[in-house]
Amino acid sequence: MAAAARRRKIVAGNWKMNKTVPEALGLVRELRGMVASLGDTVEVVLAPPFVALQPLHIALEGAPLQLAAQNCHWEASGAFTGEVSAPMLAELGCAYVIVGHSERRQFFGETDETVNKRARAVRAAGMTPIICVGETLAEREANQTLPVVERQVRGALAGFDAKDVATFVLAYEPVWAIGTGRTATSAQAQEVHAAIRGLLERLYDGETAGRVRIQYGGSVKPDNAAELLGQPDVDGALVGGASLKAGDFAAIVKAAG
Ligand SMILES: O=C[C@H](O)COP(=O)(O)O
Repeated sequence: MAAAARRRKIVAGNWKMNKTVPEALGLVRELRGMVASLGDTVEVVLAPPFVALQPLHIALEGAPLQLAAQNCHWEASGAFTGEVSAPMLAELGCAYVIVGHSERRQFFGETDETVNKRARAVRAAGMTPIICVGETLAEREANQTLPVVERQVRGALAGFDAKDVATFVLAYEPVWAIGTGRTATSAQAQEVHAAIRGLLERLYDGETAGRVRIQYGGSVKPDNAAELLGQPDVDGALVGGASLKAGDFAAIVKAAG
């Protein structure tokens, strides 16, 4: 059994391709006050589009809010038009980088191998990857949820040692629940989270498995957050649509606290 570690909850807002810089600054102004009273109980992370990272880095000085990027390339520099590297993101104050989001896998050809390369680059630049995994509806209906998620986790973590992995964040996001309003039940989420933790224990050890934080993502809203976040292996949420409204995101953060 994985050691019963006390894992600090982590709630991240993935803004995807939303919010101009002025809009991003406005949202953060609203959020700052709303999450100020939470203290250390929940780690709160914002993942705006690349162009808003620098202005938010400045605006968030002293605030209990961390920054994440939504993706990065695996090379540090070079002829890769349109790409952004991990060291560039570290310099902008990012603590985390989301890698392997299903939208990247679906629309931009992301594979388990490139997810692994990106995660390595993130770690090498001193940041923490938030590694997304999750099955499609067809895979769930074919009873392939656990094998698919296991393949994605193994692929993303290939070559990492326990010391690194213990600090990583995984996000289980069933593709059929993303942006659809159709969330996994808390039992469905807990089943997959427990399976991921079991896999981590087999790949590494109980101590490591007990430390890795596993977020749930997919139509998390203020009215379902407490139930999902109350599951023993659900250590936070990766929130899309509801993170674009300060009140909704703050309510989800509070549900985690
Ligand atoms: O990264 C976030 C997820 O894709 C969830 O998005 P959603 O909350 O809009 O379903």
